Amino acid sequence: MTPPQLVVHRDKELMAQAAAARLITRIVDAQAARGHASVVLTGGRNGNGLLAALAAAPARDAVDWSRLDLWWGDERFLPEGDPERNVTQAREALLDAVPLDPARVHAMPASDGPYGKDVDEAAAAYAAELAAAAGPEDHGPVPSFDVLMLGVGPDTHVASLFPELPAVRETERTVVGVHGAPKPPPVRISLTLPAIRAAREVWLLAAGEDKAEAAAIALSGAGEIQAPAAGAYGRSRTLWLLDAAAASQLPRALYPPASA
Ligand SMILES: O=C(O)[C@H](O)[C@@H](O)[C@H](O)[C@H](O)COP(=O)(O)O
Repeated sequence: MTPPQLVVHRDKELMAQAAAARLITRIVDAQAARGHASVVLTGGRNGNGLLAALAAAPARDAVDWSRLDLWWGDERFLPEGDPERNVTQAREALLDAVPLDPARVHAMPASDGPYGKDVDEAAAAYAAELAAAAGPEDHGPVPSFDVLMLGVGPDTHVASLFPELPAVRETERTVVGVHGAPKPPPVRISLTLPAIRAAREVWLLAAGEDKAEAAAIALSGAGEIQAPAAGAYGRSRTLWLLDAAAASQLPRALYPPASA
């Protein structure tokens, strides 16, 4: 497990801009080193705020968008084009504005897609798509994503892994169907913790006072079944990107108040 590093920004706008700049650099570096890059997107306001900031950043043209694979950490199991789908929101925030290769945009299945209403089958199909994209160098059924981003919920959920529900206990499968999620809609698809941990870098995004308790709990040694965010870490880096409000309840040892 890579111990979490913390970066605290003044407010959520600055956090989104700084994270967007960081993501551009990371993608450009990966493309320079390996010719391509892979990023896992998150749903939620913080993730979409980052994508919107990226869309507005002049440096976005430094990315070779045609050599970028995009995956999702979770999806709300709704019909194609539904405004509440994470992919719909990501398209609006950024994806429609950049020259991506459609074959490299790996959206999770919709509830009116080839698997119909069967979310478990849809999840299995996404697991198969990930496995097909993994190479021998990945040592497992999931590619070693360059960056995997996760919004953090006020109850410490990440992706659609909610405290105590079966999905957060999954140790074998890489993608699961989620039933009865406390955040609407109740039916979702999610990467599991083992899949998340295949990423080189995991970035957790938390802004606002309603995230302060969740950040404090997850960063204070809580177990991952009770606090899923505590189980989200990358192979080489785990980075918490916070605004000052979300950092306001962190233990002093992690984030001394004087540095706020
Ligand atoms: O589909 C979703 O709802 C998510 O992926 C979810 O895990 C989200 O990232 C968090 O709930 C944080 O959301 P906010 O950034 O909006 O607080």
